[in-house]
Amino acid sequence: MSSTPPTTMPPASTAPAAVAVPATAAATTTTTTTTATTPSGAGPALTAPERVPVERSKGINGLDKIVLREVRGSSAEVYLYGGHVTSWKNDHGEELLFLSSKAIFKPPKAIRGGIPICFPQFSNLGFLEQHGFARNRFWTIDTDPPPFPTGTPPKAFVDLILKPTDEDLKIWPQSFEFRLRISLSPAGDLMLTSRIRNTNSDGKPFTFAFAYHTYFSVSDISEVRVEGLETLDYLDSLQNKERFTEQGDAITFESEVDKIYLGTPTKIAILDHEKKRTFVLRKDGLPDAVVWNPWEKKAKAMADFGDEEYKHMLCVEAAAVEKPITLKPGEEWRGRQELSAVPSSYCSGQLDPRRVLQGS
Ligand SMILES: O=P(O)(O)OC[C@H]1O[C@H](O)[C@H](O)[C@@H](O)[C@@H]1O
Repeated sequence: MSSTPPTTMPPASTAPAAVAVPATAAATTTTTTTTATTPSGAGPALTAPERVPVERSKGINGLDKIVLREVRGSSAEVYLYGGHVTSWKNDHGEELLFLSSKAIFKPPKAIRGGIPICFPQFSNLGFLEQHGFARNRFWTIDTDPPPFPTGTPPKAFVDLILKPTDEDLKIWPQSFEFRLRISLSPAGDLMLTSRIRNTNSDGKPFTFAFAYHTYFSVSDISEVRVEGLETLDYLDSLQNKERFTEQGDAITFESEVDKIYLGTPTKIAILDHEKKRTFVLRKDGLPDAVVWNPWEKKAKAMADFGDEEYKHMLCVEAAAVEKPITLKPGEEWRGRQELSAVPSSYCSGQLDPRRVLQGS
């Protein structure tokens, strides 16, 4: 069982929420302002003027794309293929996620970069394809998402849903509803909330692993430090997932790394010395954190990844891998990742990790 017990939520059919993004494919960019109502206890109702318009357009290879924009200028792009965030920009228009120049925007290949969703399997830890199938399926816009029980709704957001097709049921015979909300805060923070419900009608539970496989854009991997994972146990995917304990200070990079850190804090910092930028990753319901950089040799072996691109990316992935999550029919699990990018005054040797990790 997961360290985060699933919560039982009201069934979707009772939820009076509405999202009015056009459901039909649009050949050109369309914008719409949406109205969502929230039941009592779900925070203030979101009325039309408060909701920032959501744009729907065609992206690479004609794939449907959603663009979220916040009033201060930050933005995010989401492909329905994979339910995949491919871009997150701050209010200066700077890209914060890595997307390979060789990314293949064509099924069945998952998009290389951004934030692929790994579900219901992580890596090769099971009988399904690598990282499961959610990242190479076509998601749809969820026009009737159940409300979130608390909190003020964001202004720029989109709700997506994935349900298994008959073909999916042949390879993973579990009925589920996977709802993904992607939102931007006014400050430009990017939030992803996944709600996965077991809708099996045969009374059977199912078990899954999960990861937000986030590719951060960094100036130079040799100038990057990750803080918050020191002294933790990890499974080393380069050594048959053998268990080790991290020694020493913050994590730095000088060769290939592929580790699953276990039972991590809910806050991890990724410091980019050269850019003077710190990414702060906050997570909930996702005890593990995968850290991956393919380095030179593996980069060259990947068809959809530039030979030198490993220098400009780092994956830090909020995940539930070591203890997969089990849901009984009617139960729902929730896993959330929130990303912010803040200027850092980091100078080599002068950083106090506690300041970064204790800051709000
Ligand atoms: O090439 P992909 O299937 O997208 O996987 C890319 C990487 O994802 C994760 O970070 C795994 O830990 C790695 O072992 C894997 O190489």
